Amino acid sequence: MKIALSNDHAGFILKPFVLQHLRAAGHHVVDVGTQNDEPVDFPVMTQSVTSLVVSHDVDRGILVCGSGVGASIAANKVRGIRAAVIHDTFAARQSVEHDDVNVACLGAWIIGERIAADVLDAFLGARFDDTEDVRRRVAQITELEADSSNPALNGRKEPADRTELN
Ligand SMILES: O=C(CO)[C@H](O)[C@H](O)[C@H](O)COP(=O)(O)O
Repeated sequence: MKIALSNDHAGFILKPFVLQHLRAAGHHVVDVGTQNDEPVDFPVMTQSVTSLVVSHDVDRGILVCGSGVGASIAANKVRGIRAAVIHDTFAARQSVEHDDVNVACLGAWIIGERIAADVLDAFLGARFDDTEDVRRRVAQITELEADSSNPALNGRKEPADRTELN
């Protein structure tokens, strides 16, 4: 699989292991992350990965920051990206099967090398479960990112329902 990998300074401690593990497993990895622990802002370091994913130059992206959270928030602002913080093998597999996640975000302050290896193996080994239900739900996500004010989504409440909040 072709993979784009990036990290900020907090993720740098885990990145060399991730890179070595993925390459040993036969993946083609483009490392566009920072190569030292000098501070670099995580929203910036996500961009090279997300652009390679949306252009289909790579199959999946991997981001490593301190918690994984900031990187996933930033990546999810990019149209076509479905990013998730993934620290367990169940979520790693299901995030691809059900949600078509294309960018995995890891927190180097939270998980170590062995968990990271298992999580990445599960994430990269999983394939989208191409059934009607999951296709429809992923299409609804795409619709949300295309126009967040679109009321055509299934089950979506109209603005009038906001009166319930008063
Ligand atoms: O975890 C993060 C955001 O969710 C990022 O990895 C940042 O690295 C983290 O916030 C940086 O913190 P620092 O105190 O500036 O190293």
